[in-house]
Amino acid sequence: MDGKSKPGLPHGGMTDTWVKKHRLIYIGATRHPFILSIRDGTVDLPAFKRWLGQDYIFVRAFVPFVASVLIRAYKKGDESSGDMEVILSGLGSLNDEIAWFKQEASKWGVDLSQVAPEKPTQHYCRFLEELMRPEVDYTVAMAAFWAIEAVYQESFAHCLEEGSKAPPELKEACQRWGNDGFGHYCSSLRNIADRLLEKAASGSVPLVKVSEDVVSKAEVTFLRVLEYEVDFWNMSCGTAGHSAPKP
Ligand SMILES: Cc1ncc(CN)c(N)n1
Repeated sequence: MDGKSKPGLPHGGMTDTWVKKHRLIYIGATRHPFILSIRDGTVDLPAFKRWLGQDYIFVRAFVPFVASVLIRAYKKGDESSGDMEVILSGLGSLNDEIAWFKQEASKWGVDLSQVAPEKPTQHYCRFLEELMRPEVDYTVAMAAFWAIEAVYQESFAHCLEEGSKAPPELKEACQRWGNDGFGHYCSSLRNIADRLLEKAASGSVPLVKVSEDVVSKAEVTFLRVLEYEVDFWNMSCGTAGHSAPKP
């Protein structure tokens, strides 16, 4: 994305401010050379297969993370917010995603049982585990959840936009995350994150410090997601190991 809001997407929220403020890294994650190579049809197939195997490992680790977000939503006890329904639908689509990876792997001759996690995958999965710790606020976890899904949605939607020369055999992968339904789901996640962030930012006076902490922690978490996503794409391209070390 170019940092501008798109029609139908929320704007004016905290996430919008972040996307604009951190535009360069956001574009780095959503317009990575790996994605551009799918879009222009020059993608290296071994790179695609590497991505497939590593992403399968990531998605399996992502499921318990999303389940932990669901538990936090439940514990908030705000039934009228509808958060649980949105998160549950996400868990449902992850179930389909895992089935799709298995099917796609057999199509490309990738034996998923033989794929070992590479360093960027290990680091990203460890980060998800950190986010599952009880001390992590629901707002922070939700911001991460939105950012993780949004990077894939924006990346693969770009592979479907006008002028795409994506190979027909990769179109299904692009559709999986680039379709409008997934776009609406990401908008719902973003709305939840914005609502929680707004609430945290306008916390009652004695809690101002705590609330500010939550908002700044959420922003740092958003940035870390973008870095992990870039590392993940780099690994897929075979250019891993060129990014800055994480704190
Ligand atoms: C690394 C990564 N980021 C996000 C997604 C989208 N669920 C994914 N499958 N893989």
